[in-house]
Amino acid sequence: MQKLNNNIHQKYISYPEKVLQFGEGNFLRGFIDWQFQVLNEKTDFNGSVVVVQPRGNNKIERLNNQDGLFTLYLQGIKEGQLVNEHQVIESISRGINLFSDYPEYIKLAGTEDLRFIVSNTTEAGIVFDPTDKLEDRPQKSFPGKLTSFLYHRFQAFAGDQKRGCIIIPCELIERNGEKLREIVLQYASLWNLEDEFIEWVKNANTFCSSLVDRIVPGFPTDSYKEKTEQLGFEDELMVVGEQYHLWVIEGPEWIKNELKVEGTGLNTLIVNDLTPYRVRKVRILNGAHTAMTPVAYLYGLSTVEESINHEEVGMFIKEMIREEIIPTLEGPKPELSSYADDVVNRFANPYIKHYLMSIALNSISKFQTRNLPAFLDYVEKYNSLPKRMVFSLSCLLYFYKGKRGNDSIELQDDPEIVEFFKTHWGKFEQQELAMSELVNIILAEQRLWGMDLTSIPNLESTVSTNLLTIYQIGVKEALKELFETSI
Ligand SMILES: NC(=O)c1ccc[n+]([C@@H]2O[C@H](COP(=O)([O-])OP(=O)(O)OC[C@H]3O[C@@H](n4cnc5c(N)ncnc54)[C@H](O)[C@@H]3O)[C@@H](O)[C@H]2O)c1
Ligand SMILES: O=P(O)(O)OC[C@@H](O)[C@@H](O)[C@H](O)[C@H](O)CO
Repeated sequence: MQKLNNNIHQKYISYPEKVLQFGEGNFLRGFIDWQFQVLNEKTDFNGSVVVVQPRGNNKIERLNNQDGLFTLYLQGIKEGQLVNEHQVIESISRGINLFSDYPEYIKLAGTEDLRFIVSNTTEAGIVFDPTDKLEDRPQKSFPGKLTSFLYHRFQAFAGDQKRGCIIIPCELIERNGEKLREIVLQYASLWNLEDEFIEWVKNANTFCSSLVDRIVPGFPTDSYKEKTEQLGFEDELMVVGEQYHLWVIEGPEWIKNELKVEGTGLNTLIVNDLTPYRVRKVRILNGAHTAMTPVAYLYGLSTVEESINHEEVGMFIKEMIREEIIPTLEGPKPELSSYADDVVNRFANPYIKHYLMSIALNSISKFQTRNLPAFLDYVEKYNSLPKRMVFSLSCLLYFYKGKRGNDSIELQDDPEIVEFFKTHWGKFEQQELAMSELVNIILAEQRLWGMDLTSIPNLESTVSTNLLTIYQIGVKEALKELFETSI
């Protein structure tokens, strides 16, 4: 069968390259590149996207082999109706491989049309690597690569204030725009770049923090064959996502003149303060994802849809959101409840196979950023423990034992973290540690949680009790007991 490329799908039009995108991952393709496609279709944006890889991999070649084209399936509820639609996204002009084609990258920095820079390099990408140098081709870190790009742009236009960029990172970390700007300035100082450049970075460029929301499970492994037959071509970069989307960009009003989202149907907001949107989304949606994963997976389930539709696990998730997460959030309760209802409906999307094991990646740091803040607020507000979140934490510890029944769980986390759990669960199995000692060691380990969790009153003993129950009778029965004690 033929492969998707310009020969079988002619791009409607070739637009000037206005956007530089760090990252070729599923999310950016299913969300940002789709947004630029909509802007091209519905406004005079008339711009295309150049993609570069934030770290070494060969996915850029795959993108170029398909002339930047890929098929996006958007499946779920739109305006109250179940919708299943797909289209070929044409907004990417090309990828530049920074390892083999760095001069092209420098050339792009000197082009007049370029205006936007977007990124999604996971939570691990916005970091400072002191070993990066200006002369590297390329620098190892994403911010190092970006600083080099901006410096070459500054030089190409002799510091022209009008040639700065609007930089919108999409990584799910707090104040992503500010962090990125800070690190760029750190590189400017490390590399002894001139003060004029530093002023240009600060004044001519606009770093916006942003929050993204769309569930994009990515490549449809289960239905690829069927979809390929329907399409009549192979597409290695096929992406599946839900219909729902929200992009909140914190930035000045004038950005609306350049990103003319109004009237396009895009749920993209340019606001003064994105904090409430971020806290709500991370605690309710990502928090529920992370908290449900060890419970539902150990229960024997494999996808989010199965979990939310499951009588007991589904009830556990909904009650946790309603009774333990929402009460920790500020803002009008009806609005929060309505967002939570939307999230529950999105989890139940029958088209999307979102595997718990994919959400389980780096679960320990996700617990810290997505669950722990709500957990701590709850304890402070009610002076008691949120029992469902505690149960989920107990299941998380059990999940890192690395076994579901007789099957091994393929833990994807920092190797040191995986080793830490392996060692201590091993000692428990060898009867060198009692359950209470094991729990004490794990909860006290600040490298896992960013704090000593044994300082939370009664947490250690409750987790020990839960874990013993799970160890002796399994998660199913333990969950039943939890419901019985909740009545
Ligand atoms: N998939 C979703 O539903 C979704 C939704 C909203 C936000 N996100 C966020 O987007 C991120 C990427 O998700 P995805 O589904 O596109 O994953 P993906 O695996 O398809 O892409 C990951 C991208 O991040 C880059 N990357 C990974 N580690 C990096 C590092 N240490 N430094 C620099 N770059 C690095 C990879 O090169 C790749 O470009 C996730 O961290 C997630 O928080 C995902
Ligand atoms: O992509 P991750 O691994 O950071 O997190 C898993 C999910 O919680 C996440 O992808 C959500 O689906 C997404 O954040 C929805 O906007």
